[in-house]
Amino acid sequence: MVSAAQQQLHAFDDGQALANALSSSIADALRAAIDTRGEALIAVSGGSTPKRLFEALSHELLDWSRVTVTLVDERWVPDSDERSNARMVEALLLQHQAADAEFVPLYVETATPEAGIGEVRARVNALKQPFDVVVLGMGPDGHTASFFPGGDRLGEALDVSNTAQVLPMRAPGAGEPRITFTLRELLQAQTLYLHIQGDDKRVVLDQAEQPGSELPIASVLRAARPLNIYWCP
Ligand SMILES: O=C1O[C@H](COP(=O)(O)O)[C@@H](O)[C@H](O)[C@H]1O
Repeated sequence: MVSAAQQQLHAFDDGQALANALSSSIADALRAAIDTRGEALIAVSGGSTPKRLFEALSHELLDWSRVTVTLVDERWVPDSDERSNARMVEALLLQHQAADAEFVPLYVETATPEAGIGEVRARVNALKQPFDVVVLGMGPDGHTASFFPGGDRLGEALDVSNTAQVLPMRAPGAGEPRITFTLRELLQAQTLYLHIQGDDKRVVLDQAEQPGSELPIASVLRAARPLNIYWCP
């Protein structure tokens, strides 16, 4: 059952207003982490939605040299490929003030994520987890991170008793093979955001909030923890 008390919906008139507000909130969370433990760790989503957010975040004044950035998931393509989530982070987030941040990509140059998973695990193990900030997105099919409907390892990825930090994922709607942090890892974030845009996605979110929904995003909504939802039409 979804616990509405654990969710806070922040609605905005347009994508720029949302990006500015979300960027400011994330920057506050990163500053708090730096104040508390001297560094901060953030995992961001890919896809098309975060472009304005990354632009805004890249101008936030904070000690980015103490910030490590990674992705919640990645498409198994090199960063020369337009589909690469890392490519977008490098182009739009790791610039301006944020140019000093350290970036830990999830892709390695192997033919498949299964062949590269050892190296990805080593990189992820070296991160000082848990995350201070996780920013999830959501596709129109209700996927988040690379938790796709029909994914070959969806059950494992959503199983919060599974201690794997990252998993390969293949799914009919995914385009290419993926690598994804597991739900357990993402839910440990100190501050968890869901960033979505569009009336169509709001409808999907409403569907996911129905009891018994099998949409992957429903697993995030059902988790008993604060979730900050940022939405605009
Ligand atoms: O493939 C992906 O899609 C989702 C949603 O992307 P959007 O284009 O609908 O914003 C994204 O959250 C995820 O990180 C990405 O790999």
